[in-house]
Amino acid sequence: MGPKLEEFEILSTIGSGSHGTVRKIRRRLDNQILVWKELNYGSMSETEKQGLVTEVNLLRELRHPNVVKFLHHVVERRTTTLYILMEYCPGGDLKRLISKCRQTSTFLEEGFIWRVLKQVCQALKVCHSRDLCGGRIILHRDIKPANVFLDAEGDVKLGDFGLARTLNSEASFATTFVGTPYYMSPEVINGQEYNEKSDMWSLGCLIYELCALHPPFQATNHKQLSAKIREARYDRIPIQYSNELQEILSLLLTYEDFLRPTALMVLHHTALQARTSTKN
Ligand SMILES: CNC(=O)c1c(C)[nH]c(/C=C2\C(=O)Nc3ccc(Cl)cc32)c1C
Repeated sequence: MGPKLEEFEILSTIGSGSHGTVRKIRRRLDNQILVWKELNYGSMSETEKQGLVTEVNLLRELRHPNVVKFLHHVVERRTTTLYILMEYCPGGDLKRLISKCRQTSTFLEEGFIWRVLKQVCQALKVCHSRDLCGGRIILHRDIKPANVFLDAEGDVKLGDFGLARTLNSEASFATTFVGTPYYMSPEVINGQEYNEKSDMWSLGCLIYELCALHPPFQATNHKQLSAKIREARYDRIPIQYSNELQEILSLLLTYEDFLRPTALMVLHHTALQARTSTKN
């Protein structure tokens, strides 16, 4: 029997994840701080509702130190609202960190960027393996700074699998991407199937943005952005960052998806091994 909504006190609204509002909450019983994402399914089609069931089942199965922990879900039929309860990440998201760096004209430490690369790859290694969900691959499908969070120790948590779905799943999200698709991969722009290497492209865009404080491909409209992504040409990251980091980025931002490294290959890359401590 899952928890009841009355067991929690809403403290504040802290963001809007894909498909819903994220609130900081306190469990009255033990004062533990959590978050819940509210998703109104009232106007969703049966397929989209099935997609939500898929997301909840994915989250339940995805247990890893670098994946935001799923705790419970609560369905409130009266308001057609699904509440997904997850762990609180006091460090906030990377989107806020990047905008703070822009405002103060400060760059992030290279060691932190290597740690983000390693820990997101550790999360994607689990998602892209066939060890979960009955041997199917889990694609995140929306890797971006707003979906990567930091816990109290500054460790990375990949979250908001709002568009995630397993391959071969019947459910299909009629998703409307909000915002500019800066991280969209060439194959998706060309109308091909989204695959795990598309997640790796988005990871490359994320790491690039942590270095340069802007995405690798920018434009004032979708048409120009698509053209730039298809060219797959971008400026080197700022000179204070190493050639090894630039080298890994050039592997991730390779135009042909089949030539990009898997998460496991990045984790085995000598530069990453050398640059990150063994602890995590
Ligand atoms: C200004 N916002 C924040 O500082 C912030 C903090 C401290 N935590 C968050 C967000 C989450 C958080 O703390 N845990 C989460 C689990 C899932 C999702 Cl989709 C989001 C979160 C945010 C947006």
